[in-house]
Amino acid sequence: MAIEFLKGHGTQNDFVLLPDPSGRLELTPGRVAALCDRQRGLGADGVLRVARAEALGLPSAGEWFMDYRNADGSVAEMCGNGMRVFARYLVDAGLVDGREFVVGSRAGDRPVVVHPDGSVTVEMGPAAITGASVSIVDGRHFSGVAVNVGNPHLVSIVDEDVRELDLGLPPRYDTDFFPEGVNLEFVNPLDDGLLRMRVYERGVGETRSCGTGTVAAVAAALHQAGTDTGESIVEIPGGRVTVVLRRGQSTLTGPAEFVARGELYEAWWDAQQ
Ligand SMILES: N[C@@H](CCC[C@H](N)C(=O)O)C(=O)O
Repeated sequence: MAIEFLKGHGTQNDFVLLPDPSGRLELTPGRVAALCDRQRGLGADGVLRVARAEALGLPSAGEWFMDYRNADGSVAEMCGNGMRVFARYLVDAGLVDGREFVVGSRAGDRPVVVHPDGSVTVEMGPAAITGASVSIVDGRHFSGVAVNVGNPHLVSIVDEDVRELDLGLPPRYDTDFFPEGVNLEFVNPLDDGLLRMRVYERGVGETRSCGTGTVAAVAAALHQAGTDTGESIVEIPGGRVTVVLRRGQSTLTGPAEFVARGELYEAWWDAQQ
């Protein structure tokens, strides 16, 4: 059986898409990790399996379900950048009618709008403040705001330039507070509401962008300013996205790009566990 793939990214958070409408692929953690490996595989921060919700037996009001996996093979509830790429794929491949539809995710259904220029807006649901905790980078402690955007985040708004932080080694965090792991964001507020952010993702490492992380960053910055409503552009190493928070809901708007499509070698796929 030929296994088609596409390679795409959203603000350089990159993904291998596996079109698998009837959910037939045996997508083991080992195969995901091998696909995402930048030496022995295609290389990516994660895998997006494009399957019908019904075929996976997962609940959604929409026809299609984003089955997202991190580069280490772990399953995560939600991926904001991945959702934009996934939605654009559905439109470009003619798998949906129109440009506004709902995509299922493990964090719940996500309404999306694919704009004529190829950028995508995702309704990301609530960004819930769940407390406060601390991350440790290179021996230094950074206090942060815990935010759940379907997946867990700890956002530290820091005085020093985030571009100077050494994220070469995994930062530490309180595993009692985050027993399922956490995505760690480091943020500088700039002029005019612009935020600069770096991120160390659960199950991946440092990435050039994290959509759910940008929503968490804006929610944390607003929380520290005593509000839950506002709009920011977030600058990440891979580009810029726009986040809006209103009445307990959030939206994420940004680009979605494709760079390649092809077929996996069956022998390679079969050799992965
Ligand atoms: N890059 C994603 C988030 C992917 C999931 C994350 N690593 C987790 O384990 O929660 C995004 O764009 O949101």
